[in-house]
Parts: sequence; C-alpha cells; structure tokens
Amino acid sequence: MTAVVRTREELARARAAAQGSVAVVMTMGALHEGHATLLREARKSADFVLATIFVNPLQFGPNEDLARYPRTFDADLAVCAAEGVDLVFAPTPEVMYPHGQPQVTVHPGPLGEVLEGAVRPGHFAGVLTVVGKLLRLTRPDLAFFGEKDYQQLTLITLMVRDLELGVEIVGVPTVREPDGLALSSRNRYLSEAERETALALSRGLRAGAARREAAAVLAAARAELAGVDVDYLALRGTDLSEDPGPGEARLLVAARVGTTRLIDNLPVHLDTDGTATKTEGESA
Ligand SMILES: Nc1ncnc2c1ncn2[C@@H]1O[C@H](COP(=O)(O)OP(=O)(O)OP(=O)(O)O)[C@@H](O)[C@H]1O
Ligand SMILES: CC(C)(CO)[C@@H](O)C(=O)[O-]
Ligand code: BAL
Repeated sequence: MTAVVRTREELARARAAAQGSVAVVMTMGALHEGHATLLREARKSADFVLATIFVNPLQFGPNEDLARYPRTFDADLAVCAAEGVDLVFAPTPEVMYPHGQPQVTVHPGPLGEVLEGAVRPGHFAGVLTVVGKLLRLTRPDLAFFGEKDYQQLTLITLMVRDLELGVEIVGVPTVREPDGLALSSRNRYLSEAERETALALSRGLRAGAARREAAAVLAAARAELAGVDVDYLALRGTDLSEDPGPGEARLLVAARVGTTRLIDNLPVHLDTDGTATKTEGESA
C-alpha cells in the first residue's frame, strides 16, 4: 500500500516508522517509464521506498514553464503503487518554503554556471536547495537520480560530497523510447511533427558516440542536429570537466523544438585528447 503525506509532521511520523534501509526518488511528477525505472532500482536496493512529487518553483526561471508544467497526481500515484513505493511525499510550495523565498540557498559553484546553468541562471541553486531540503526531511540511505539530467546528477553528487550529507547517490542510465527519444515529462508538450524533429537529439548523440576523435564526435553530432535550435553541444569529461579524454567522456546536447526545450546526453569513448574541443552554442 502506498501512503501519501503532504505535511512535514505527517512525513516525520511516517519516516520514523520506516524499518530498515530507506531509498528516495525525487520527482516533479508527470511520471513516466524513466521515473518507474528509478523507483524499480530503489525497490531493489532498499527496504523502504519513498518518492517525492514536488514542482519546485525555485528552479524555474521567470520565463520558463512553471505554470504549464504537467501535473498528473492521480496517475503518478498509480505508478508509485504499481512500483511498490511505500510512501509518497507531495508537499505544496508553502510546506516546502514556509518562510517564502529562502534567504539562504545552496551555491552550486562553477559547474552550476555552464551548460544548463548558462542557459538557466539560478536553476541549479534552486535544484540543490530543494534536494538538500528533501534529503534532510526524508533522511534516506540512498537517493536515485537519472543520467538524463547528467549535470544535475553530477552537481548533486558534488553537493553530497562537499557538504558531507551522508547519503549514497545512485545514477540510473537514461530510459528511451524504442526510436531513441529520451523519456521526459516535457515530451508531452510536443506535437507529432515536433516529436519527429526531436529525434535529432538522440540521433546526433548516437552519431557522435560512434566516433572516437573529439572533432569527429562533434562534427557527426552537429550534422544530425541541423534541424533543431541548439542551445549547446558539448563534449566533456565524465565529471563535466573541460578536458575530456582520452578514455570515457560525455556528449551533451540541449535544443529547442518549437516552444519545448529538451536535453539529452550519452557516454563517448575518445581515443584522443579532446581538451581543445570548444562547447558549441553555449551562451556566455
Ligand atoms: N528518461 C529518463 N531516464 C532515467 N531517468 C530519468 C528520465 N527522465 C527523468 N529521469 C529522472 O527522474 C528524476 C525526476 O525528473 P523529473 O521529474 O524532472 O522528470 P523529467 O522527465 O526529467 O522532467 P523534465 O521534462 O522536466 O526534465 C530525475 O532524477 C531525472 O533525471
Ligand atoms: C531533482 C528534482 C526533483 C528537484 O526538484 C528535479 O530537478 C528533477 O525532477 O529532476
Ligand atoms: N528534470 C530537471 C528539472 C527541470 O528541468 O527543472
């Protein structure tokens, strides 16, 4: 049975009653198979699985999609029940931010200013602040996050390390549609034609990942991305450092399809040093 709590007091009571190891999966709702996979991994790894559903206003810019972000609570609850979630914490903004806009937030450091952070100023301070609060409120042993949001996963891992938050962060590979499109709550904004266009992201990443020399990786990806409005295409180290390779690296893309902004990434293996490779299209 999946219990639902909405206040801090209810959460504290339910959390105190939880037996054994606890895993948390944090979401903004509009759950899909990507979220279900995170819940399944959590279920395999812990005695008690806690999911949070909260569309966090603090991580949205003034011109972003906070108002139109999909809210599908009943369907989300059905997904949680099907995946054997023990407890759902679904607070309102007033419960999460009882004093209004927080005065003190988590500063993500230099990695928060590039890639997604360059296009979405303040985004990662908003993410890390709410993740820090949710970790404190839920006190898990393990917390699961998707590689789809690779920079977010990297920053959360760094926050937990640097602030000694004492939780194990587990990354889960991106779940895709059979045609390659990375599952995302924002996919539901896409018309049929836009969905077709959006396939350029995963096609571009796959074409890039098939090459082993940095310039060739970027050229192959760029060729597939011609039909979309690219925010950035970047080849980075697995820790998102600017000196990828030789060895494992990460190819990341963000692009707009109509009014919808999508992100995706894939691992790449480089035979050569890619240090000289510039991020393309990233705003200053
Ligand atoms: N396709 C996916 N595969 C694996 N994990 C995913 C996938 N999509 C989202 N997640 C993970 O689920 C968690 C909650 O993400 P969120 O609720 O923002 O969903 P989302 O689909 O990424 O939404 P959005 O469209 O807003 O980016 C995050 O850790 C995120 O990385
Ligand atoms: C981690 C998160 C739940 C924080 O609001 C959000 O950024 C998300 O859904 O990826
Ligand atoms: N999936 C990351 C949350 C966001 O885009 O705001």
